[in-house]
Amino acid sequence: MTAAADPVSGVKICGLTEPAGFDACVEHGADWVGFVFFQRSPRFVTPAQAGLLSARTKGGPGRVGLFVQPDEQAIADTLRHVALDVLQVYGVDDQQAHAIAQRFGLPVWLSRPVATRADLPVTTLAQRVLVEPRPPASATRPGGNAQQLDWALLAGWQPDFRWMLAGGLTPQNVATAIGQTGAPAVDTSSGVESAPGIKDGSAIAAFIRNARAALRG
Ligand SMILES: O=C(O)c1ccccc1NCC(=O)[C@H](O)[C@H](O)COP(=O)(O)O
Repeated sequence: MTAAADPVSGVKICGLTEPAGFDACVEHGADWVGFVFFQRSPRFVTPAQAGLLSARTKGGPGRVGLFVQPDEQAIADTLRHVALDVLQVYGVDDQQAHAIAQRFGLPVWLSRPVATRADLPVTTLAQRVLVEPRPPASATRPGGNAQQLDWALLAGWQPDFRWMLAGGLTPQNVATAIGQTGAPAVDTSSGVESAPGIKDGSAIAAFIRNARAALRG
């Protein structure tokens, strides 16, 4: 993915597991689709499954791979099956995110769990920061929990790096979320599903339509 193909602003649909969901993202013009390589997720796909989904079309959305506390070998093994454009990482720090980007020559998006305003980063070495709600201690995964961030925490926050808002976004609330936070890019998973891991094509269409209208503002 070139810098031009990794735009500042856009819409990501995460957690694709099946052809119909992937095809809906292509049809409705998602900027990115996400594949979750975390085994304890209902959206887990193997690298080979992600490769098959990705091969359904040439071009289209940027392919984002999600990794939780990854070691480099796991990423390298995944890249043998599916050409990813972006690596989205959880449970690593800024320096580790930078090292991963250097090692693989790919943009790295770093998830930052936010519970209070003090959690908002002021700098980053990552190519983009994913601002997500801090999951409860009882959560079994660090993202994809349909949990909404307190958008008021972001009031007046204007970082000089790329960022994306995630967490509990739906076709119904995404425009308000963008209006209240000024987010230049948005990400959803649970909010466009009919069941965990199964995407709803009409919800994907509505999410992208509503998000784009708000991003154009
Ligand atoms: O979706 C998962 O199961 C998952 C597992 C491990 C790490 C991240 C995961 N998902 C992240 C996302 O789908 C999004 O980046 C984001 O958290 C939005 O999720 P949602 O609140 O479900 O819209």
